[in-house]
Amino acid sequence: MAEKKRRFKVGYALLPKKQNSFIRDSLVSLAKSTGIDLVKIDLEHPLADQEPFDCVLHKLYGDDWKRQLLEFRAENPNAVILDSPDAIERLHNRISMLQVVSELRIESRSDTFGIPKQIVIYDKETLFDRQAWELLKFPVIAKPLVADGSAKSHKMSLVFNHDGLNKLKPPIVLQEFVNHGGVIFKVYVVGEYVKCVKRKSLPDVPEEKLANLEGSLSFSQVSNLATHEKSDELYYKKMHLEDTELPPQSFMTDIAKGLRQALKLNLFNFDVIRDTRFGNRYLIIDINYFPGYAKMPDYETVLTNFFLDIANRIDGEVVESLDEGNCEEKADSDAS
Ligand SMILES: Nc1ncnc2c1ncn2[C@@H]1O[C@H](COP(=O)(O)OP(=O)(O)OP(=O)(O)O)[C@@H](O)[C@H]1O
Ligand SMILES: O=P(O)(O)O[C@H]1[C@H](OP(=O)(O)O)[C@@H](OP(=O)(O)O)[C@@H](O)[C@@H](O)[C@@H]1OP(=O)(O)O
Ligand SMILES: [Mg+2]
Ligand SMILES: [Mg+2]
Repeated sequence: MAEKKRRFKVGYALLPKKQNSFIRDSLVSLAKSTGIDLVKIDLEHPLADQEPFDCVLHKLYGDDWKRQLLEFRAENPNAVILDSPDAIERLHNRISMLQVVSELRIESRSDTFGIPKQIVIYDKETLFDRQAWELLKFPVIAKPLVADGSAKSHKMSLVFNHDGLNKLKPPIVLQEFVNHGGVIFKVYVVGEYVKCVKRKSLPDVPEEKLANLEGSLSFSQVSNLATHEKSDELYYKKMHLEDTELPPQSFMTDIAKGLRQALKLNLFNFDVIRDTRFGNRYLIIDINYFPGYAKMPDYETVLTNFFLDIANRIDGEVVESLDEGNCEEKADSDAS
């Protein structure tokens, strides 16, 4: 008689907004059908006191949570934590987040990659110091240095000239705004799976218009706005998302693999723009831990296969994979 396969328990600890968007019935039931149980972690009780999980999936911060994860790891050395709090923390600072890009060594005959020129400003004095500015040219984007998921950490300004600097509140990163045709590429990574999608971005700022623009323009989470919210002044231009070609899939996959290894993270996405001055130069501008996977096509299959991979790595005979074809690294065009 065939031995009954053991079920694999994935505990999740997410903020309510994330839980609502990510833990959908469609994901829970698909996972269940393959032997994976997604179970909510009870945050009212210590993690170590709860029935053990094979895997902990989380996007929570703070010292207490970190301590609980350390305790859990000590008591359950075979369990998998997605991902390690120390690895995630590197993404909470917009300088350390992108430093990793310069460590990557990726060969391509036709394409290049990097990050936009940027400086970090800790105080108002340096903001107006001409020397600090030698490297940068207007327009620039001012981003809060901290990227901890708070609403404040997403509040940005597009600054067109020196007048626009007055409103900024250091610590900030000033990053050169690069014209990119108003389309951003979001590259979602789930372990070895890589999926690139297109989203609307800020429109280009033509050089001849720069002199006539007011000091600055504030915005927040542009690429995450619903379509009906995109009619304000940031969207005065008609975008042609469908006409925009995706970056080469193999190039994005190589970058994703490099980032995954360097960051020691399984679950993240990175934002890429294509510099219109060159056409084959890609700039990474942002990396996010555990992004909005439900916006990714067929996310239930991708995530279920990822959990299955982990289950099989821990215990070779737990469950069989879903249809192989579902988890290929593919790059069909699908603007969400
Ligand atoms: N250097 C740049 N040049 C041109 N546009 C940029 C640049 N940096 C950011 N943007 C635009 O501003 C948006 C927000 O920037 P960024 O992605 O860094 O912020 P975020 O709040 O961390 O975003 P997310 O919601 O993806 O976490 C980008 O999606 C892109 O449209
Ligand atoms: O839900 P969360 O709070 O995790 O929000 C994340 C959001 O996902 P959501 O769309 O599910 O809201 C992500 O969107 P996409 O890149 O996938 O478009 C991105 O904006 C992250 O930066 C956000 O994480 P944060 O930087 O705020 O920690
Ligand atoms: Mg972004
Ligand atoms: Mg971000």
